[in-house]
Amino acid sequence: MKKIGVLTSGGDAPGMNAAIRAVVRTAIYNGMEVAGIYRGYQGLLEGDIEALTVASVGDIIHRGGTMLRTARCLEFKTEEGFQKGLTMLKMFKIDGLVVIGGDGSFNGAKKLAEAGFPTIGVPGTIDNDLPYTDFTLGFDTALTTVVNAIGNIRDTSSSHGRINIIEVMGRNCGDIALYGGLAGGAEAAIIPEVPMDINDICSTILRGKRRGKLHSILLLAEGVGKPYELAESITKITGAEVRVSVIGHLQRGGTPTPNDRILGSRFGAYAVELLRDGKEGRAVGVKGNALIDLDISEALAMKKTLNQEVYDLAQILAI
Ligand SMILES: Nc1ncnc2c1ncn2[C@@H]1O[C@H](COP(=O)(O)OP(=O)(O)O)[C@@H](O)[C@H]1O
Ligand SMILES: O=P(O)(O)OC[C@H]1O[C@](O)(COP(=O)(O)O)[C@@H](O)[C@@H]1O
Repeated sequence: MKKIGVLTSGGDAPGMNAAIRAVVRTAIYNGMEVAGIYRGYQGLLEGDIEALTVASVGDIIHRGGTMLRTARCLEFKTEEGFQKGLTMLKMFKIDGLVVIGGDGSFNGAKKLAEAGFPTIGVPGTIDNDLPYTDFTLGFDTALTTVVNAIGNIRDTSSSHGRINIIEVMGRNCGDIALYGGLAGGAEAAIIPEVPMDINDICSTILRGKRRGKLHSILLLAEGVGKPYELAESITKITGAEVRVSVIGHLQRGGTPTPNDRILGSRFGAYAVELLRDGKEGRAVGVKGNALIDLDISEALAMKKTLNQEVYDLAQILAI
């Protein structure tokens, strides 16, 4: 393998820059060249591609976002667009590709692998919604932002004796709400994996009030929806004042945590080593603290399940 391509696709995630840096430097260390493909599959189709050197990836490890930028590209999902992508890879003499992104990006990577193009997927999404890996890149940084937000909101919530709903990201996966809630000492995490029981939530709030608790914080995963309607319902049942904060894209930016920088560096280097060793169609991940790789189709076929132990613990600690 002479030349490796690298792209970031879908939603960006803190730690992607560390992964790009590791891809570039590990490839060069192993005697290969690197082509940086800008704006994901969109940039591939447009030939927005340039050679990356050791220096190209200097001064990025501490930055959020992705130096290669990202895009959501509908054309690549069509047969014609996909074939054009394969042609562009050939035209730029790219022999193998590292795709850094979430499950959508992995679907594109899987198709490339099935078409015989050596491709490796690196999980980059704050949602932590890829089931084959314990953690995806960006999740730890997003959690840190969420926990800081909970801390700030807790102060004002206590002063006013209010209930606060904090909506966090996670379309189909409640991990940010669940783990953020546990780390931030929230009263409840309302997540797509567990049907919401408003009476149960209100009982917890009222029990806390009787005990003299000054605030209640509820983390709501965006996939569950409608925070303002939920706020009204809670006021009706408890009589308490409820405020809503939607922290949105604040969670997707910012300097990556050390864990995300380390994970990104390890993922990126491992992806290059797999290509170097002739492996293809693999998804890179982490289990325990060990790097793993498995067939990308198998990785995509797995179903994300709720971590019941963590969910139960969060419930117990919120009594
Ligand atoms: N079935 C598919 N075939 C080919 N490309 C796909 C497919 N699904 C998604 N992609 C590509 O991956 C991009 C990113 O997917 P998306 O779901 O938006 O984000 P993420 O990778 O973060 O989950 C899409 O815009 C598209 O270009
Ligand atoms: O970039 P957009 O369109 O605002 O997307 C928002 C979505 O992206 C995410 O941040 C990450 O999702 P993906 O990584 O699957 O793209 C979701 O939590 C959120 O719903």
